[in-house]
Amino acid sequence: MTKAALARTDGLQTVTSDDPVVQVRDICKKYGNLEALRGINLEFQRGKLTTLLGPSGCGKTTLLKIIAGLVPATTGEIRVNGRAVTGPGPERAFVFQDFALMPWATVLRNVGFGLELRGVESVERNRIACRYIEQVGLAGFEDKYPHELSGGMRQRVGIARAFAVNADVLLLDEPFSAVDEQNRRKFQEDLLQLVELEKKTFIFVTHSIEEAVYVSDRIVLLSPRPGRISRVIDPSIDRSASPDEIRRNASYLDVVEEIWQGLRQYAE
Ligand SMILES: Nc1ncnc2c1ncn2[C@@H]1O[C@H](COP(=O)(O)OP(=O)(O)OP(=O)(O)O)[C@@H](O)[C@H]1O
Repeated sequence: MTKAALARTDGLQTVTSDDPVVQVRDICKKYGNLEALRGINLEFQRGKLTTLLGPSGCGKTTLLKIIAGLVPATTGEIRVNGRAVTGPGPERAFVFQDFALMPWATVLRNVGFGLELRGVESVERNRIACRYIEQVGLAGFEDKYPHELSGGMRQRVGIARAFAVNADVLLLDEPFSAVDEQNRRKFQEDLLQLVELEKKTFIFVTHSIEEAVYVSDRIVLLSPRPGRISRVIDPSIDRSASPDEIRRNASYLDVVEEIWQGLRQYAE
């Protein structure tokens, strides 16, 4: 198929499948006198997972929130599908570190909440919500409340909710930090499967070098505050191997070591 055949018109812009879904142009962010980010330029493609990695306080969450439209940049511009971002939008979904679930609502209602806000009627909403509840392994828990679930299960609800709105861009802020190692590994597998299946643009923040190397197509290393791009790494992991084989693989371990050597000077 030609590029032209894949093109769709999106507002005033013509967007083709090869174009970056998210463009970050010269982003700087100051909180009062504190300079959090300086001169960030990045592009994010469909079907790829990019991880933002860097020392604590380097502005990873700030950058994610600027892309989400939750925090304004001081200067610079974000474009999503060719359009300038002026606030949150339906083509972007944010998965929060603390799940941000509604405690008084069931799993079904929580997962369907983004659709409810958009006025999708309940039969259709529940149909879509059930599909994603099943996809994240929570079938049978539709009528449970968040307090009846483990931390790992609550995070699955958060992920299902982000997928249910069918956003083009998934912004994940340390989504697995509150779950135990076993669940974390399971989530990483689920995430890789979703990247493969859903062909969305994933932007992921983590503190874990191993996790970044394991799940990412690309890793953006940020310098300490003010956050600037210090390196971009393509881990090129052979995903045909089993998870255990990958974690023992020399090239995987080399990338982990290389990043660690770059970051260890900032360890507290
Ligand atoms: N709303 C805010 N007001 C003032 N300063 C802020 C605000 N949000 C973040 N900061 C500061 O901006 C800097 C970047 O914060 P941010 O949370 O984006 O970094 P981070 O890399 O995600 O950190 P961590 O790895 O510790 O989660 C930090 O120094 C932080 O204290």
